[in-house]
Amino acid sequence: MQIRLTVLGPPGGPTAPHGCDLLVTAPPGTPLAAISGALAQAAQAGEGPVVLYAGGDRLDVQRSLLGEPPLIDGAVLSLHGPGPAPVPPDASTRLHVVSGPDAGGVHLLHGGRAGVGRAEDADIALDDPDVSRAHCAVTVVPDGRVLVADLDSTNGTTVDGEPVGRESVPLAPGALLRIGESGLRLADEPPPAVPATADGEGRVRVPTPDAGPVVPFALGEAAPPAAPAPSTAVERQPDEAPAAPRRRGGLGAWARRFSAPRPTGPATPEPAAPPAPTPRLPDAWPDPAALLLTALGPGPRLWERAQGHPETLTVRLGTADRSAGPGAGPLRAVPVTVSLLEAGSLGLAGPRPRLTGLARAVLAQLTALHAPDRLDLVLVSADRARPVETRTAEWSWLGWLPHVRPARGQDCRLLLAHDPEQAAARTGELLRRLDETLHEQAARRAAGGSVDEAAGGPYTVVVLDGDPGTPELREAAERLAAQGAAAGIHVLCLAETPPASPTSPLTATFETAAGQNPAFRSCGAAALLTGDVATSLRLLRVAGGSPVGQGVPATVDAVSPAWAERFARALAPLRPDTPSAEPHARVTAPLPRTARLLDELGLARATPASLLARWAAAADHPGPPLGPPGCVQAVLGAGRHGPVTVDLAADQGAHLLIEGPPGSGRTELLRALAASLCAAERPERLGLILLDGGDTGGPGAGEGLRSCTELPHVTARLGAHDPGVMREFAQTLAAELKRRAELLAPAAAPTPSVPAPRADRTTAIARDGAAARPGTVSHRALTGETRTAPTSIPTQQHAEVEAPPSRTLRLRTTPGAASEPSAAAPPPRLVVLVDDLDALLAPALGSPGRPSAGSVVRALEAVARDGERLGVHLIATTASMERAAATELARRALLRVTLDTPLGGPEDPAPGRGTLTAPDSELPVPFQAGRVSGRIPRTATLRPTVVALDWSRAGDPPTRRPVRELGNGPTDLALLASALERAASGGR
Ligand SMILES: Nc1ncnc2c1ncn2[C@@H]1O[C@H](COP(=O)(O)OP(=O)(O)OP(=O)(O)O)[C@@H](O)[C@H]1O
Repeated sequence: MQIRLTVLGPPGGPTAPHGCDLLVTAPPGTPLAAISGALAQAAQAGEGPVVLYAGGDRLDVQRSLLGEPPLIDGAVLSLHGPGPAPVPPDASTRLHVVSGPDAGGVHLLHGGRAGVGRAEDADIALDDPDVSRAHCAVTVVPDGRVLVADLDSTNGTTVDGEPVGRESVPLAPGALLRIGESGLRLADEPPPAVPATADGEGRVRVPTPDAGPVVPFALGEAAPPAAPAPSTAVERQPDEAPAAPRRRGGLGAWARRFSAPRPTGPATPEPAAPPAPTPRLPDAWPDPAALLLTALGPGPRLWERAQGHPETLTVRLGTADRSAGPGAGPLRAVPVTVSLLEAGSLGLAGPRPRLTGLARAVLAQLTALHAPDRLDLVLVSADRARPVETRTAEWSWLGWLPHVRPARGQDCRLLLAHDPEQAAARTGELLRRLDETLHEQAARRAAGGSVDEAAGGPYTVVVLDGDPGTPELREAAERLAAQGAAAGIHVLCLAETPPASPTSPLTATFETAAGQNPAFRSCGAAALLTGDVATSLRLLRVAGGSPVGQGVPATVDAVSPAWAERFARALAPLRPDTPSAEPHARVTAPLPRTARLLDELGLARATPASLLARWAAAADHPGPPLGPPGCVQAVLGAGRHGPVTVDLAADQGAHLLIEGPPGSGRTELLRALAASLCAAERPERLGLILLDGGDTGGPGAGEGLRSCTELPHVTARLGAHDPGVMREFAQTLAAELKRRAELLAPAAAPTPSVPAPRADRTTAIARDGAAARPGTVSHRALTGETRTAPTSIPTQQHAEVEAPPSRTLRLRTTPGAASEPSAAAPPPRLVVLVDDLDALLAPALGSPGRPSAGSVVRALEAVARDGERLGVHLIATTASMERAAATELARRALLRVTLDTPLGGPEDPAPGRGTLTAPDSELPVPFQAGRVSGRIPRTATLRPTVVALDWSRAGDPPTRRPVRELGNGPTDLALLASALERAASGGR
């Protein structure tokens, strides 16, 4: 488990006031005491006992467990004294700063008078240049009412447009208090928090709305027009009331007050009749204060924009007062919005502090309202005009968001690029995705199909801050901004410019922005900050690389760095608790040099509980089209879009043939297949038989699959060196096929064509004292060995993994099964894994197994021919297809793997690089086979570590730091086998 924490050192200490960001790696449930010394050291807290606080609460270092709240991702701990307490979202009287250049504040009114102003020591301080240092006073009187009075401010105070003097006037809930360019409102009842479940591993699962179109209840709104013109939000003139209801965005906001919170249920084809309006309605575009509370709660609006939501990727940039038509009063602080779906990409330009404040407000909306499995964020901030330290500090808040995790296979720790290499890697991934999508769309069009561009996401928003630095990157950025929307990629281009003003008109500012950020011209819309203090903006449509018209004016919505940090930390541990939390189609990423099978399986810490959950899920799956029930799915390794999987029970091929030259990783791939088959299905429903072919070639030859005998599903392993055992195996396998043929299709099925062995012969080979029955085969009889656990497994586990001496390992029943299945029960699936088929097809002259190789090959050919309907599968390796080509297996194995010759250089791929060809895939699928014989990496062990987080390096590929394995510790295979054994015996 890894969690990221910030530790605040003692006041005045070397790390105060920001503290240090740390990455803690530890098994879940480790007491805080195990790392408290390391935390104090990292924060340079000096000598003495370590006392830690989370917010105002002192932590008991023995009882507080890492991974459990409050010690979850994004937590802030303070040493030696209480830290800042989080805002209790349920405080009753709250004043929200809902708009303006320092929006997002949530202020608790405890009774009495609170001064509001620009002064830093004001009770409610606002960084708004148009607000006086002491601007107004808000007082909660004993009867609970709230009053407001102006304090002789320069620019005055209004409530719903009415000027307020020195005399106090009531401030009603919902009324808009305006000072300077800021809007404040008394908040309603706090929204209820959604049920969130801590997973004990530093994350918190929250329910999200189901996918599917969400139809809002819109008052007086007709059916939306089918295809709104791009960026219609920016075409209307400021005082023009919206003529017709529109589907999304822009000045139609006023008409879109929802009469109820958005329904979160499944898609509703017809809009339901609107329920009776209530006085206060949630906005379609929540203000920054509402966003903060949504993150802190987490509130019910978290990640509300599920697939099909009409406001998907629509953001508000600010607010403006609008005329509501003749005779009606003005509409105040109406959100001015833009839809990235319509604009494609969006440019933002202005002086840096305000520009980043606006960008933070935009990104907070996107990440609070879209779940990380629907939207990811990529930051490219590689502009060498500013020092890397400044850029990293400015954007480090983004690092806490779950949306910058590389959940779609990107080759980095976080999607943050601060140098040209990182930027090239990120833009390269995105361009590959764009090219693939355009290629697919062209192919579909050519085939006469329809193309719904980037329908439904997932989406990527790329924050491109300034010049990316090199000609190649500039070209990539321009292309992504211009065409990316076709693949769900939208660029937010930031350019630092002076504010537009009478001396620097809009077009001049636009040209300056385009000179600074090459992608600016390719955006479909741009917001330019205007005015002396850049608290206003103009939202313009961009066509043909130039702004169109005068645009729509608005007062900017911006949030402070501290606000963004707090918001992002609140989101840090949250994950969607839905099946769609599974990664969506991944971006195309280069194959890793090596892959760890357990990581590809999603079983980094193989535990009996996680395996039992998988087995239970397999039982719930619909049965395979042919043969007995049972899941025969295996992960081969890492592909470009995620793990590469084969399913032997699906109708894409029941058998798999692996071809590769010596040293290409064939044996390791067989081990990986054996391990992942076992992880997918319980031993009662799946058995494995291992056949080690090669018996010549020095020490270790013919022993490659021995380590897999620890897997509880393995019912037999034999080597190709004992002719007697080989013959017996062939007969037993043939008998099993015959038995299955009778059991599964007594009337129709032809009997397998290998001569069935005599029953007494089969009985005779079960020599280990257990009840011998026809159709059984003894592991010990076949191999002449007793299974032993590897010496590296702790002694206490020996008893759990070691086979009892009297155990009979059979083809058709499972060791450790509670009861024998009845004769009529469907047999378990059986997979025969053969390493080095060539040694059986053409045994070497001096090979001891040579006399019996033919009978084994015939039995395997019978499996190849009849196994699909009988639930028996074959996976075999060969060095050369030439030799195997004439066999039944080669004819019947529709699934093929071809492994490359390893090149051996330090930067070259490890053995195990190859392609999978399946009948249902047009092109071979490249993959890097998952390694399972490697030692368990340190991160999965018990020793907790604390290291400082370096945000500037978060965009590097994780492979640059080689995974350190435990020198002589247990292997991943042993770890998995032990967990499987415990899961098989009831999860103990
Ligand atoms: N997926 C993999 N990742 C990393 N290393 C691997 C992988 N597969 C194999 N190797 C390493 O490559 C070497 C050869 O692997 P393996 O024995 O599986 O190859 P092979 O094709 O069976 O060759 P041979 O039959 O000649 O032994 C071993 O040292 C193994 O550890």
